[in-house]
Amino acid sequence: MTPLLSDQVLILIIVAAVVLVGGAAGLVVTRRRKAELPSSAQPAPLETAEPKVGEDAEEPRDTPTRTLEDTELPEPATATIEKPESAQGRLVRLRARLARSQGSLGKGLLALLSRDKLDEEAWEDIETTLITADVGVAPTQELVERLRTRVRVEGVGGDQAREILREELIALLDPSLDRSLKISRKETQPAVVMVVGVNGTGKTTTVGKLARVLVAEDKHVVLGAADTFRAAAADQLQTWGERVGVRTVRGPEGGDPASVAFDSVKQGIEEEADVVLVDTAGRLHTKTGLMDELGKVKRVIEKSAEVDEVLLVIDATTGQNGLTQARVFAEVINVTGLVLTKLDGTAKGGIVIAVQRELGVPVKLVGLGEGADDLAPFDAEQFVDALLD
Ligand SMILES: Nc1nc2c(ncn2[C@@H]2O[C@H](COP(=O)(O)OP(=O)(O)OP(=O)(O)O)[C@@H](O)[C@H]2O)c(=O)[nH]1
Repeated sequence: MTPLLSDQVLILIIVAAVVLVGGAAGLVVTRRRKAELPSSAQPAPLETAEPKVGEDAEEPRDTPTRTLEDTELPEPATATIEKPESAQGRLVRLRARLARSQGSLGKGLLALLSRDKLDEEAWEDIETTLITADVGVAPTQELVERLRTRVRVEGVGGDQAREILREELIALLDPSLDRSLKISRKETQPAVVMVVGVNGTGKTTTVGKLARVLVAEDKHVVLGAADTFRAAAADQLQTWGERVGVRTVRGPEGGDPASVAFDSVKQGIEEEADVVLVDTAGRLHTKTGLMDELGKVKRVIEKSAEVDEVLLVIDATTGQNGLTQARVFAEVINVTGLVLTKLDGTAKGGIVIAVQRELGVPVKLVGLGEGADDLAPFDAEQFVDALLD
């Protein structure tokens, strides 16, 4: 009788069956081991069976999969509203930080001025120290001239050098300037603050921090995310707002900034808000482009409310470059106040003097860190005291 299957075929079937059973058992063991391994460990490589028979006997594809043990559950959402630190006294808290970054400027000047012999070389060193700290040529010359006169008349004995330097630096910062923010609601309208500046200077962060300053003063604030240029800017702003329970008005990505600004002011009017803070995109492509963009945002806002403040944000670490940018902005829009950010990250605090002098606009706020409440109202005397600490 002819056998149904030849001996060779029978042997092949038996080999394939053995390989399949062995492979499946190996997989079970491997999976068990994987579940026991720490998540950082590599999965054990599968043993490579090499069945030579039929498609079904091929090595099963088994990409490393996330096991239940690996899966992190999202944190439950917290709806806690933060209570920001009041603006008063912030500069006192941040003074140590300011002293740390600017100490070498103040102490360097003081050491030079306290020398027994104030010869030409000493005066030149004082001048160089000031210029290196970005004080600017004209204010430096003015300051050195005044110091020379006073030292000649009053001498530098005892604490005199420190007192003279302190008074003259404060005078250079013009303490009579009005540094208050125009943030009072009018009868039917909120105050509107536009925040302008080159991208990356800390503009969006400043709007977020400023919202906290205002919330700490019990102001009802609305934020306008008119920086539609950078996709994440609106999200960033919204997160700042949510932390202190403030609404953010936003538009479609890449949309018209003026229309977002308009909507945010409209929202502010409807909510009877005290202040609407409008973040803008500061693309310095061309001066005309910038003028068109900011001009349009301002004009559109003014259809329904007055713009009370235009705050220009300048990154203190960018020195002369920051000054050049500031000039361009001041030419295209009427800047009413300056915000110098990242003063904690530079020893060249002289930029405060230079930029204020150059634009004839007061520094109103300074950024002294990445912390949510690291934005403080500027005060000339406290600033100089921190310099000389
Ligand atoms: N150290 C320090 N960092 C700051 C300060 N202010 C802002 N920054 C940081 O600067 C970086 C840029 O800030 P953004 O607010 O994103 O800058 P921006 O100007 O809004 O940029 P765009 O949104 O692209 O327009 C962020 O990492 C901030 O945390 C400050 O006073 N000190």
